[in-house]
Amino acid sequence: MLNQGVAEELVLIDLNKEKSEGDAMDLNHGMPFAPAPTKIWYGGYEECKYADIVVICAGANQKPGETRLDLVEKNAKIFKGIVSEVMGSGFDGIFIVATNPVDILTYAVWKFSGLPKERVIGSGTILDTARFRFLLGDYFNIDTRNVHAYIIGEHGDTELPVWSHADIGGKPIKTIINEIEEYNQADLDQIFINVRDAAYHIIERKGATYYGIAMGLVRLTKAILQNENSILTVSAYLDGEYAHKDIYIGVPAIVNRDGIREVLEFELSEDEKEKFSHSVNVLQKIKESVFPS
Ligand SMILES: NC(=O)C1=CN([C@@H]2O[C@H](COP(=O)(O)OP(=O)(O)OC[C@H]3O[C@@H](n4cnc5c(N)ncnc54)[C@H](O)[C@@H]3O)[C@@H](O)[C@H]2O)C=CC1
Ligand SMILES: CC(=O)C(=O)O
Repeated sequence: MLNQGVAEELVLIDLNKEKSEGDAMDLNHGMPFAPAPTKIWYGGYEECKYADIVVICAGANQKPGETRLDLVEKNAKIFKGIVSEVMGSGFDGIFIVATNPVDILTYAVWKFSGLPKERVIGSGTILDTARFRFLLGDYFNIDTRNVHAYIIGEHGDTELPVWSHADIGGKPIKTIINEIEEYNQADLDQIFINVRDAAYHIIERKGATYYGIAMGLVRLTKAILQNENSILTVSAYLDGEYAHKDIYIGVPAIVNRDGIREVLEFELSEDEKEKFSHSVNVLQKIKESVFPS
């Protein structure tokens, strides 16, 4: 946030006050090198009252071998406390949720806060889509920013690539692999597996992932604060879109100053529809265990 000069003010809140105090000091010492001044301090939940956005990334993370869904019980409990404190401050802005399992916890924030669904957004598959675009750019030797491809579904093991809407320079990736001999579907399948399992690979090596998601969250924050109407794959509430209801899950959505303006409905292939439904069903089961209907 500081490096990109996105916000005028940034307050850090953590159960571990010393850590947030230390982080605030450390970040402030980088201010002379930032593109714009940002007022940064650590504080309590009362600071949320006038905030435009509250980003929740507190809670337990995966240990090597743990799935995101394994964290649900612990983090849902933590979230009840956090959201009640934030709402108690008089906060009336937009929530962004990053803590895992992000789709379930975004639903939890929506339920606990009572805010309209448009104003509760999960990071969803924003990071998975970024990983996908990076790896495809690397494979085809094209600037990743010119790769248009999406990962949708759970931010986790049941996510899926939308090959039917993946293109580079206006050409479908499916056409490119048919036209150029050195490219093939087996390599693309492996790219998707590397995307899906990226967090496991990074956690095995360094214990946690943080740079990629931080840049994804900044991207989302900018889209909101600057009223961009950008299309990002975020965890959004489905109310009939993709033939599913009452679930937060990663889908492309238009994001602006009001939060989620609209969920975009890709015309999925039959195989993609099936995989997406499977992902929804897995999340529905977990959601039911936390919020029985
Ligand atoms: N959505 C995504 O793409 C990603 C999500 N994550 C998720 O973000 C979460 C945090 O991960 P890390 O930053 O690696 O963990 P971390 O352990 O470095 O940071 C978590 C922080 O939460 C604080 N905390 C714990 N309980 C709290 C409470 N009740 N109130 C306030 N603060 C509290 C801790 O003191 C700690 O500073 C995890 O659930 C992780 O899986 C991480 C990377 C990517
Ligand atoms: C930890 C996590 O969710 C990720 O890096 O994708």
